[in-house]
Amino acid sequence: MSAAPQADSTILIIDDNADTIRLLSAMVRGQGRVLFATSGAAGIEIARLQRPQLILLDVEMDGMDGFAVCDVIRRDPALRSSAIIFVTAQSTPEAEIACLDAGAVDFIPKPLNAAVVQARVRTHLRLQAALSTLDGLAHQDGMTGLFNRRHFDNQLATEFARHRRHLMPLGLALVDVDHFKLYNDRYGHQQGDICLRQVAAAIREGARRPGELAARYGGEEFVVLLPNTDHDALVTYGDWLCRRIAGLNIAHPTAPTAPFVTASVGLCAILPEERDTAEALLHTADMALYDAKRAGRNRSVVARAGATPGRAADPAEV
Ligand SMILES: Nc1nc2c(ncn2[C@@H]2O[C@H](COP(=O)(O)OP(=O)(O)OP(=O)(O)O)[C@@H](O)[C@H]2O)c(=O)[nH]1
Repeated sequence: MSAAPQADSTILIIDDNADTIRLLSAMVRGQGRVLFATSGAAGIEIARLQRPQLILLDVEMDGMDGFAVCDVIRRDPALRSSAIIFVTAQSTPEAEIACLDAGAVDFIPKPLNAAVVQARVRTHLRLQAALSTLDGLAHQDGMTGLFNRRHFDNQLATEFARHRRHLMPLGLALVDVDHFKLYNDRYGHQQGDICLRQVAAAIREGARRPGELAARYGGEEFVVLLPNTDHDALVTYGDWLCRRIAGLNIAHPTAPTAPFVTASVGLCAILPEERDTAEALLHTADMALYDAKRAGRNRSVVARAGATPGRAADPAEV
């Protein structure tokens, strides 16, 4: 396994015995930041806040035992990436199998042996680092470093539901590089890739608020998810983005729009109701993008009320 444990790994020890916590802490010192909790409930709370890579979980605890804690953690999507190692005095094959069946990745027997604890923790931190790298790659567009379409689709569904629950306007921008075929024809595909990376970096730079997400939607098209963003903010953002991309000053002498690379942006915001769908939001932003292209490119258009089939984009209400 080549991936090294991340220097910022966090290990959470959940045990109702202070002596065991002290002992385990000393054993794993140097392998990451060590946190501890003396009850299952407190441990779950800390896990939710701190998202540890590894949880060393005592099986036999008063109140909520280790299996109950493990069950809560395994059901929480936000904690899916925290690996659990059970620590228990029960060392029968049945007990070991029960720990693994409950969703733990491993099992450390008591009495504790420092070398065994260190080896197991080291191994699982390495595995966690490798998984985290793979997870990142699975969500990334290799060429631009932005998120990929699959990740965007998942996030759009999640954010759409969250904005519906909290009655917040969800904004979306589709960005398409203008006359990009002519750019490739003039400079070649490789230089075209470099140009797309520069445009992607500018888009990423403009999506820094918490929850904002920039992704490559396909080819020379990008998409930005803008949480809690109303119509006026979309107008400002769309204008800024067009100016930012034009301001990169990437020469494009054969483009009829301008002698440098420009982009068109279609935007839409919605206060999602029960009958609305994320697909309709995307469709409306796409129609706005089409309008921006038709109106001459190098501009942004925010969808107007009534622009959609159904009610999906009615930014006047937002
Ligand atoms: N270099 C490079 N080119 C790409 C990539 N993905 C798509 N393209 C090119 O992007 C161009 C898109 O062309 P069109 O869809 O005709 O659009 P356009 O020329 O940008 O014109 P408008 O969108 O109407 O302004 C095509 O030539 C594709 O080959 C990529 O990853 N790298």
